[in-house]
Amino acid sequence: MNFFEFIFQDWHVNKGNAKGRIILLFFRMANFCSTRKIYYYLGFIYLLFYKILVEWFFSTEIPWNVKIGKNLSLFHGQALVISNQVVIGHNCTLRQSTTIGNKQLANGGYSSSPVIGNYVDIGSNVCIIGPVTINDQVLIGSGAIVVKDVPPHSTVTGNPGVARPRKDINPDTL
Ligand SMILES: CC(=O)SCCNC(=O)CCNC(=O)[C@H](O)C(C)(C)COP(=O)(O)OP(=O)(O)OC[C@H]1O[C@@H](n2cnc3c(N)ncnc32)[C@H](O)[C@@H]1OP(=O)(O)O
Ligand SMILES: N[C@@H](CO)C(=O)O
Repeated sequence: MNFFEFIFQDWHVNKGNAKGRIILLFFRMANFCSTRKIYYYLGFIYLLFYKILVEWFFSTEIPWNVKIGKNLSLFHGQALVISNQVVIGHNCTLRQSTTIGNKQLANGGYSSSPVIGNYVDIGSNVCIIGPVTINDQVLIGSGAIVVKDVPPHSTVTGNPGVARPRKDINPDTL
């Protein structure tokens, strides 16, 4: 993927969503710099600009080095906080007031962070915390608190989140 393909990899899935497009364009530029050593040094001023603009002004914390697959949809985005150890697959959706991160352990250290598969649609006001794996094609309902692994093709709702098979996917077709 060349530089322009890289930075515009989320553009078309955010059609009609100018804010999502802008935040993700800035994110991909920072992500490009942070994952290539030479650009990391050359682009350091840009990385600072990204952090201040996106975190302080858009109130969206997507760390510049987090691993996120292509075609990320970002709706609204405010109060979205993602830890830099999180891994998110391709064709996922994120919304507002959502936290995806680790938890502190009894020994004072921190757990690992969530690993999220492909085609995962995360509703508003969701927390996904700790060493959990969210498999492919999962819907996470608004307000869910997810602290356990989620099998593929599930819908998760509630606190603590409970997974059940997605009603819009026929298991016979999988
Ligand atoms: C400004 C904006 O618009 S921002 C966008 C905000 N919207 C979102 O974030 C959408 C997130 N999507 C949801 O929360 C959806 O309700 C989904 C994906 C969880 C489920 O959708 P559907 O599969 O259509 O489920 P449906 O509406 O038929 O409800 C199924 C059951 O789950 C319950 N349920 C649905 N959503 C939730 C939820 N977020 N939390 C708890 N329970 C829920 C319903 O009450 C129903 O329970 P019942 O079977 O006991 O009657
Ligand atoms: N309704 C769109 C945008 O608000 C969503 O699903 O997030």
